[in-house]
Amino acid sequence: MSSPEPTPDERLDVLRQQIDTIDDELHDLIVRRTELVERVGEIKRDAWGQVSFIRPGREARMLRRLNAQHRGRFPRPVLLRLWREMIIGSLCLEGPFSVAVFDGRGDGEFWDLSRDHFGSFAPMRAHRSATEVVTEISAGSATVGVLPVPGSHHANDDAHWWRALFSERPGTPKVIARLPFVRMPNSRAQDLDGLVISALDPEPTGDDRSLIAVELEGSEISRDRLFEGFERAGLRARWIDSHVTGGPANLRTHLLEVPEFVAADDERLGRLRNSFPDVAARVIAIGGYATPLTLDELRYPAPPAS
Ligand SMILES: O=C(O)C(=O)C[C@]1(C(=O)O)C=C[C@@H](O)C=C1
Repeated sequence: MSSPEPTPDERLDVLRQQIDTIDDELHDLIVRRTELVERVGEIKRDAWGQVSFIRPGREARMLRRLNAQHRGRFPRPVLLRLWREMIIGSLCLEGPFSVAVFDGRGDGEFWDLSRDHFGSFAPMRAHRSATEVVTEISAGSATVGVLPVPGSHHANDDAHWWRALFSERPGTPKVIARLPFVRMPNSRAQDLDGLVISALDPEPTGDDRSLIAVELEGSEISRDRLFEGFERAGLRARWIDSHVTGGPANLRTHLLEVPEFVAADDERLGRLRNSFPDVAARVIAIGGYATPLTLDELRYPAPPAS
């Protein structure tokens, strides 16, 4: 006599037992991963007496790798959000970590953007001005600062905050990441973009953008001549923002972005400086970021039709 068909409750029990086993394995792996991260933190502290443990380049490479190997129906934004929580939870064990967030309009949009990236555990503080955020990072009272992308309609009167990064003084904050790296489907503002600054040098990840600021003094030069100067130096640039101080020296600072990694000592920066012989030019790479994942890379299967 054949055994009766299992009831829906019995079938659910079998599946839930398997889910419990997987959850236990996942939990065990998280505990083991944490032990390894603690050793990573010890090495960094012993070798460099590190005050900042975050490695944005490593994080970007990890997320790209994990996203590329994903399969099945689990939504990619959720998968990557889990990884972000895991990474930042781990980072907070290595040493102090905190986030200063620009919230000029008091609407919490940058807070959301920051929390999607830096997770629900890291201490975060909102600031009404971009200058305050830059000051927090320069003073070492926060590890990373989140600010509007210059030139975007979200930036307010201190939209040119990036000029505070135009300095070769050691410890000057640099741009180290762009948010969102993974655009979350339910973020309040779908068109919001931010830059992350920190007292750290950005690292190449294999797919990067760099921000280069050029300060010019003396006779006016057109935007086309600016682009030509970049081309002559071997750099393909996109204009982001400009600031005119004016005065007797007619000081202008321009911010441009190039689609590759450019280190602070890249010899093309010297060539760029010499590309404007009739004006005094200063050129500084103010940082860069790993190119965020595109919406195509984040596509996931639609839920079943009801
Ligand atoms: O690889 C490191 O350097 C780590 O500190 C580990 C880890 C991680 O959890 O994987 C945590 C924080 C870093 O920003 C990058 C990665």
